[in-house]
Amino acid sequence: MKLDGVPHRSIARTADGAGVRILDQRRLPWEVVWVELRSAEACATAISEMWTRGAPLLAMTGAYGLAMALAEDGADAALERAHAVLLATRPTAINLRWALDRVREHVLPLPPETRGAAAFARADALCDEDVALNRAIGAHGLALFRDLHAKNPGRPLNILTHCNAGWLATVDYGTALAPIYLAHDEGLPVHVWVDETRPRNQGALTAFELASHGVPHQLIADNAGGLLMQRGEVDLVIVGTDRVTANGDVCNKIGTYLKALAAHDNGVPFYVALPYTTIDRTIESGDQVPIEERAADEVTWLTGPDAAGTLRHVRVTASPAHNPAFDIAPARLVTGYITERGVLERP
Ligand SMILES: CSC[C@H]1O[C@H](OP(=O)(O)O)[C@H](O)[C@@H]1O
Repeated sequence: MKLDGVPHRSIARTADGAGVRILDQRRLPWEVVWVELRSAEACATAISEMWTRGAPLLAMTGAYGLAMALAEDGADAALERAHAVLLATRPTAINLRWALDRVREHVLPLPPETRGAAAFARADALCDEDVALNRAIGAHGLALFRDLHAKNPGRPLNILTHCNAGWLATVDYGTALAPIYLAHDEGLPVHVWVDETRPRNQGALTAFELASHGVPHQLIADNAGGLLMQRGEVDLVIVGTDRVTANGDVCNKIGTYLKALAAHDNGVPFYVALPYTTIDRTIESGDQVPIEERAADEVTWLTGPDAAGTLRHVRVTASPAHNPAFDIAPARLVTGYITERGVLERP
């Protein structure tokens, strides 16, 4: 997507091809800072500390991290060590394991000295595939939006989304935001209610993306969505996901389950946008998905610019805090799954 009119992907190879360039999302939306990662350890840190985040983007960062490790040492032991270190960074998004396994299976039959270049090429291909998948998700979601907008053609389609599943969570286009961009670009009027998404406030990333693309939106407190749905001010909810299990249960950012409940209670369609790389058919239901527990400080501290524009960290309470980062929306609450293959009742 474009930043100041210049097209960018959220991850790309460095000029010398030996590393990758990513946006440091801890500093967005206040500062646009690109950083270079040049080792598996640097990629692992960037993932675990959420410099870079979002299920598909984690996957690509991990894939390139594995390639960097293999460029240094192509031996089986080095491969397994780097795979384990990168896999351990964040447990919930299945995409990370999926991508690391794709790179590993690609290079295992190769001579160790050729594995680094082959892994980089495989990671490049996975990134290109992610972009194509997201464009297809966008197209199928757009067709759905056209149908929903036809019910009330005299006003914008009101869409609520939770967290950030835009181009900042993927290589480009996003999943949940992809159809929103395409709808806006073709002139289908949309308005987006953007959940702030405490505690990491990924809603600010979504608002940054939508503002950059000129899409009408308003940031709302996470707890406001239910009232808006009761008032008929939400035509659909659309979210991304970090893992969908075999029975269609949806693991996504904490708070998603509550939105799905409110949507179900108010007859509001609840859609999940995802590529096939986010489906985990090895586990049957959501209760088996490992839910990441993150640091309590993410709940008890806030970060943002002061009036002079200097980034400050302020403490909101001295109390202890509990910080589960994801929850499970059961399949019974999901209206449909917007995939690269179409809008499906079950993934
Ligand atoms: C397109 S998947 C985005 C997905 O990832 C986010 O998690 P995090 O920001 O912690 O990486 C969130 O669950 C989004 O829905």
